[in-house]
Amino acid sequence: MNRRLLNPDTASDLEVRRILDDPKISGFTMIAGAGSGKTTSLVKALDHVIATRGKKFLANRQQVACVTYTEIAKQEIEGDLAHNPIAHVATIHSFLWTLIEPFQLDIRLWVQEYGAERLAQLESELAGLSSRVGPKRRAELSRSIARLRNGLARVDTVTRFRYGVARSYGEGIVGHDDILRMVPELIVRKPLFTRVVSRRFPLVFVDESQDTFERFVRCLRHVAIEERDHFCLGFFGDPMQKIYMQGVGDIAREDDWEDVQKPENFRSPLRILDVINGIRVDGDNLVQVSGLPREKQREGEVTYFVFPADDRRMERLERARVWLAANSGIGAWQPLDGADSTKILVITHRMAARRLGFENLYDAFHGSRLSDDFDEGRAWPLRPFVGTILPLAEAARSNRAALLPMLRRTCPILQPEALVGTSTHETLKTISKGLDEVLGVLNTGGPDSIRRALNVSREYGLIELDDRLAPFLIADEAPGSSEESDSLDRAINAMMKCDVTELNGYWSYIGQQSPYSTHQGVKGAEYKDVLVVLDDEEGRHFQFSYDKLFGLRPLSPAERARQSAGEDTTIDRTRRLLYVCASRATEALAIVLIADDVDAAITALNDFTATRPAAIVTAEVVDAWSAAETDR
Ligand SMILES: Nc1ncnc2c1ncn2[C@@H]1O[C@H](COP(=O)(O)OP(=O)(O)OP(=O)(O)O)[C@@H](O)[C@H]1O
Repeated sequence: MNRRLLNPDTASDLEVRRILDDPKISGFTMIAGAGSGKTTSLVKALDHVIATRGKKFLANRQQVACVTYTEIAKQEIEGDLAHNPIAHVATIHSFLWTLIEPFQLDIRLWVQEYGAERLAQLESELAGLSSRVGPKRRAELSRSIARLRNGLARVDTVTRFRYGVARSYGEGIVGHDDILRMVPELIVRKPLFTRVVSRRFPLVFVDESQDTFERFVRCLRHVAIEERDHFCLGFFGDPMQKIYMQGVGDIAREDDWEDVQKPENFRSPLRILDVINGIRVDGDNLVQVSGLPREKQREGEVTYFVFPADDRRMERLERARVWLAANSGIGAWQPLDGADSTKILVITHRMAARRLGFENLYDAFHGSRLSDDFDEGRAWPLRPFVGTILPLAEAARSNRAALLPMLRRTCPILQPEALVGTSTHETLKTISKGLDEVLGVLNTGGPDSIRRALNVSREYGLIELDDRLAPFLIADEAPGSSEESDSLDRAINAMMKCDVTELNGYWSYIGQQSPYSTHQGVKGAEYKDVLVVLDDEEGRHFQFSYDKLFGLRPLSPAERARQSAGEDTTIDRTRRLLYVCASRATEALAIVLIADDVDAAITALNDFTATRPAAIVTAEVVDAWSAAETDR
């Protein structure tokens, strides 16, 4: 049963329905604060289209499209709609790929044209390098040129183009960045594609519009203008929740587009609502009121901590959690149905990696071009573990019934063609022995055990190994050992040397099983109790600084100039990030500020909470309380 559809309609939901039923309106925006129910209204809008036009869409092979920012958001919305096939819910890249995939010839032509352009760019960059540029950069550029030239030479032999994370034209793989460039370009340039969008998807809704790429917004706007009578475009977003640099932020409305207002907040209890309104005061000053009837409104709870930036911050964080559970006036911070309901938000994945014991693995990938992929659990060198070995190990330990179906799907020696002329009994015996050995490696770990686990899995035919990993399987001969090696080779070699037990923490982290998430990773979600850690040093994040937001560190002269020019600064970006984090809690919120100068931080927090006084708990209080508890 879906959850969002059960919420009562608001005036904005009725307004959206009126717009959707009016063929003269080709677009609308619903720009509103956190917890105002934008996604709920979006789901209701999809449901309305399904109810009113579903039959016609089915007959015409049309769908209503809903474009989400993350895979998790996509799954949630699909669940809300009971996976109704009339709604095509997809992330931006996958939506764009759906549009272009049938047009293989256009993809080929685009790849050839863009590839040649890119090649010329790289060649001119290499030729123009000054004599001060070192051999490493030269070698990297030469390699990229050789790879691209080689790929372009083989494009003619590609029978079908596929979509992958990193481009490899010779293999027929168009990359993530290519899709985002190619499809909007074709939609704007070729009337055929403009029509394809409106005929296939007469309505397109975009969730989290503030973080949507400008190019994508531009091409949809083009469709809405050109196909005015056959198309309707709806944007749902909040500029105050823009946390990615490439996001478009505000959406300008065309003349015939409507603006749907949504002034309420249905998520935050009153004290937390005060905090998020307070964060927004220096932004766009939007003030929300609770949308719930008075009898359903709750007070909630907000606690601030200020801890010194020393090497005991992790220990104190743990103590703060225990302190909160013991001292909450509303019974917050308790496990829910036996599971930990607290979400701890950290600025970078490094802090979670340290806490969950996968810091070496983290370091292996950070500094390579796969660092984002690693953070999001999709770095290809780890695919054998994430996709096969770890799920197999989990099934072998706790759900043996799931083992065989999994093996049938993933194990190369169990594939029908491999079984021809072999004894299934012997094959299963080999697999069972292999599994025991891999489990042995996974349990004992030790240096180089990622490499060992891969070797064993390959030896027993448990996995189909990516060719690119093969050179790294023999420790002494692995590429990437010297400083001069390619950063990816170095990353893979460092990964191979890691202890395989580090994957346990990583696995629970990317599967959202751990209480940790990054500040950026919780957009759109909600949790009962949220603890936000504001720690610049842990983050070492150049885009955000809580010290600067709270006036504990001055802006650089360049940033001051940007501020005077009315441009986006670290302070604006950090304010938006804090707004996103603080607005996730449905019951209790704790903000932990880690500062070099604790007294200055307390003064800054006092200023911040001036109109809504709140307790500020210091390290001394938490330490003394903890010591007293231990003595008890
Ligand atoms: N009309 C309503 N009545 C009661 N509760 C509602 C209503 N609309 C939404 N909610 C609840 O409010 C919470 C926030 O809703 P939703 O996630 O749709 O908001 P949002 O604006 O998309 O949030 P955000 O931008 O902060 O991610 C959810 O728990 C949802 O169930």
